[in-house]
Amino acid sequence: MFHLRKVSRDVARVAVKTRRLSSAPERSLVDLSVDKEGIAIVQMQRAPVNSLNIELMRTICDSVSDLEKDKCKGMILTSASPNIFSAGMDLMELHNPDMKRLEEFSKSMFDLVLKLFGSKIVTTAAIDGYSGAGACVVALALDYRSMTAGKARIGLNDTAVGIPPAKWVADLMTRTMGQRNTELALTSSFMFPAERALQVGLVDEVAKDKEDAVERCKKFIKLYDNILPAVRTHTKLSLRQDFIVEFEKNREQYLKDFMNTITNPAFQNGLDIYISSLKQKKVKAAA
Ligand SMILES: CC/C=C\CC/C=C/CC(=O)SCCNC(=O)CCNC(=O)[C@H](O)C(C)(C)COP(=O)(O)OP(=O)(O)OC[C@H]1O[C@@H](n2cnc3c(N)ncnc32)[C@H](O)[C@@H]1OP(=O)(O)O
Repeated sequence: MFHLRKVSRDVARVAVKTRRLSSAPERSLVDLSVDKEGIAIVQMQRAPVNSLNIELMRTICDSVSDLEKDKCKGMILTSASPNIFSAGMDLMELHNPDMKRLEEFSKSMFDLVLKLFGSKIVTTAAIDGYSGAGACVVALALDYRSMTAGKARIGLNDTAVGIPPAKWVADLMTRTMGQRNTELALTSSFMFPAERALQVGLVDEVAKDKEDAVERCKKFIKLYDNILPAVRTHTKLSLRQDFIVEFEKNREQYLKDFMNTITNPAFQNGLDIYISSLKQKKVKAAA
């Protein structure tokens, strides 16, 4: 009983704080709202495809930190773009990059993954549309994923883009869907429709539309209503500590590997072709 009273006081505080945060200009890449039960919706709104550049990754990271400070009950990551959760890493950040910015980009990517994976609050994603590569990694770092049936696809198509998935990326996927499914998914760059994603454990539930996906996330978050938040967090982090410790230990090496992959001339040539094919697709569709 004492615990419930404490939570509702915290909820009131969150509601005031987040109204202020949402209107802050630096937060315009996400829309952040918190309901009266203390469940936050972090809606990515970097048009047209929520590609993950430094600023969007930092904004999501900072938003989660604020929600943790405010003892929010949980958060739902979602998207304002119709049919697209996120197109993954911003390819323009990787194309002929400035070295200093590329290093900042890599750091922001690592910070985001560690923040989400090790978050004290319950983290979920309502995936209503395309969720490729980096976006799939973001979803995998959360506690729970619901995804809409239909045209939406999710997967780690890194090899199709010419990026060999890093060990930590493979580890993250293996924890969720096992060795065999991960091996097949990573080598083939397969993009899973929701029902197939559910079969391999890449998502937890299939929803009929975005509203239903959000509702399912809320229901998942509320499953923890009768568990003390500190006990839940302690249990979650003790089960995830091996990944976090390994990541921190190898962080410098992961950074070097990523920088080497991206700056490799063969990768840059492949990326030229990949980006041109994306633009061509648009020209053909318009013709
Ligand atoms: C936190 C990260 C952690 C770990 C990282 C692990 C490694 C990750 C590697 C990556 O993430 S690489 C990125 C992989 N993503 C893709 O391959 C997606 C490519 N995009 C598409 O397949 C399609 O654009 C789409 C299915 C997302 C959307 O299709 P559609 O609705 O038909 O829109 P358009 O194709 O016309 O795209 C609109 C516009 O957006 C540009 N764009 C698309 N994707 C990206 C992107 N990833 N980065 C930057 N820009 C992107 C596209 O070129 C169009 O631009 P215009 O200037 O022509 O309007």
